[in-house]
Amino acid sequence: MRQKADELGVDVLLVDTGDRVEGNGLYDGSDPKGKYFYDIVREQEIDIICTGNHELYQIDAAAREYDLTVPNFKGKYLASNLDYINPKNGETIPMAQRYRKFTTKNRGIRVLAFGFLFDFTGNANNTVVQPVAKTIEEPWFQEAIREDVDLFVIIGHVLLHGPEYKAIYKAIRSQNWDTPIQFFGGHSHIRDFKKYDSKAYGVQSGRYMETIGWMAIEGITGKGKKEKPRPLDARASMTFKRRYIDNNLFGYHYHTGLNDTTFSTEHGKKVSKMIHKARKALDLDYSFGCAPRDLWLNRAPYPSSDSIFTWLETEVMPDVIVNKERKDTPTLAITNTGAMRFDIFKGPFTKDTTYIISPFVSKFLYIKDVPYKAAKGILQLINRGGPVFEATEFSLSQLAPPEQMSILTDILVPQIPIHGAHKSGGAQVPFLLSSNEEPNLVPGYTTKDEGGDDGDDTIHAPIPYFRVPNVIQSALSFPAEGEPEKVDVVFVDFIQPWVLLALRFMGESYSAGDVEVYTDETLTDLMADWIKRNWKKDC
Ligand SMILES: Nc1ccn([C@@H]2O[C@H](COP(=O)(O)O)[C@@H](O)[C@H]2O)c(=O)n1
Repeated sequence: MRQKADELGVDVLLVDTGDRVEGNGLYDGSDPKGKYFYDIVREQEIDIICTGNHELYQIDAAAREYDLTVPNFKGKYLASNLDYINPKNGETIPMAQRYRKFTTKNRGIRVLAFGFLFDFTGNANNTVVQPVAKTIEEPWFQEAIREDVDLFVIIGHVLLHGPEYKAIYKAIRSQNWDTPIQFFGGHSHIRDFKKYDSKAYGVQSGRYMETIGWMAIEGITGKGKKEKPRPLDARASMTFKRRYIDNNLFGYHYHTGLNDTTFSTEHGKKVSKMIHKARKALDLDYSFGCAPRDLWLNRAPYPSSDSIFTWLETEVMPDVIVNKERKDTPTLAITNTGAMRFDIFKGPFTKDTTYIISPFVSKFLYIKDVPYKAAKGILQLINRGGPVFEATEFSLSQLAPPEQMSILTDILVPQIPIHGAHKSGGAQVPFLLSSNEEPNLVPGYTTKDEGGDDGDDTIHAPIPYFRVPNVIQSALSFPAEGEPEKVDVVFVDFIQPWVLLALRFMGESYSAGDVEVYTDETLTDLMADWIKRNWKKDC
């Protein structure tokens, strides 16, 4: 694309809005994590890059970000509202430079770029996330937005429709009423587009690098070129067009105008080799067992036999949540639904799959002998929500899959029969078309955003979306009849603040000092172990 851009005399910028680490075996599968990952990422030619929440959950991950990724992308890595605490002297320093000013190669567009993270509070204690509202009052920011540039680019692990970008937009517009502004968003997992005004837009590329978000801006006058802008530049009105490209080779071939033979570069082949070598060394294709059916995060209603959460609640948790010393004690075991990040597809469940489904190193904790009359209210309170949580920093939206911050109702789609397809008995369906039939569409994203419904680069058959509760619960070792007087409340460590708050609301004032470790293994390990014992080895 860079070569194509040079030929056309336009500029292409590659942007990464964070959450590179966690959620795939290439990072999570080694000890220490990321043994091969950082060298692979370093090979990408990224022009502006920032931090997501995943780079900051763990102290060691944040340290690697500072020690490896920031220097690997020196000058490109931006940390407008993020500091790092130097372990050598305890000094608080910027994670990376606050902003970047540069002039593009072909059109001479003078760009001023920032890199933000949403007002995240779950970061490890060797980092400091400054709320965006405070950052925009900083003298360096106020000076930067007064610079004479042709374009402001704000990248961030930040929702396009959230308060953080609204504040940044207002701050820039208060000084530059007309300069084009392009936002790149992240975190809420959806393909998204927003118009702030006729010269300020935002695009978000979905989740897990499933999507290459493409933003084409035309009509910016680049004043950073030696020769005078052509008259055409001066006349041009501005357009902002977005496109969501499915991240696969077909899309790349189509948009580069290349094909299977001509697409690969020597550099690309080298990186592919690095990936293959790492995957092999980490044994990521090792299969723990064969998933007998698809289990969906949001594609099936909860509860239902096709829901990953029903599977977790009724089959996995009752079997793996064990503490020998509390064996026969009635127990309520609670997990947040955001702990699961992807569907399980029928077929091999590999070492790589475990990290894709749930990469977190969270363990199970517990409070013993909680009066049942209080404990039984936790689930309902956390799922129903209400002012008790919203008045604190522990908003309930942090517990469910992040998509739910934007998808506020279930999305039901008609079940369309597959035309012209002949079921082959396996999971795959051949695409056979007679001349007058509509093509069979592969299920996938069918995005509707502020720009309409023409953003998806590939047309897909729609997929339903069912919202899920914030937390699910298994009741273990309960008496056959009647209610227990006291129970152990077991929960995944991430949700401790919500559990304590809920108990307090139920009249029981427990504190962190009452919480003990229930199991030493992570949910991810326990799930893999269950699969090993319960699903057939071979598919
Ligand atoms: N230890 C953790 C950390 C996070 N979560 C959940 O993940 C959500 C963040 O979503 P990402 O796309 O950034 O992964 C967070 O809000 C939690 O729901 C978790 O369960 N355990």
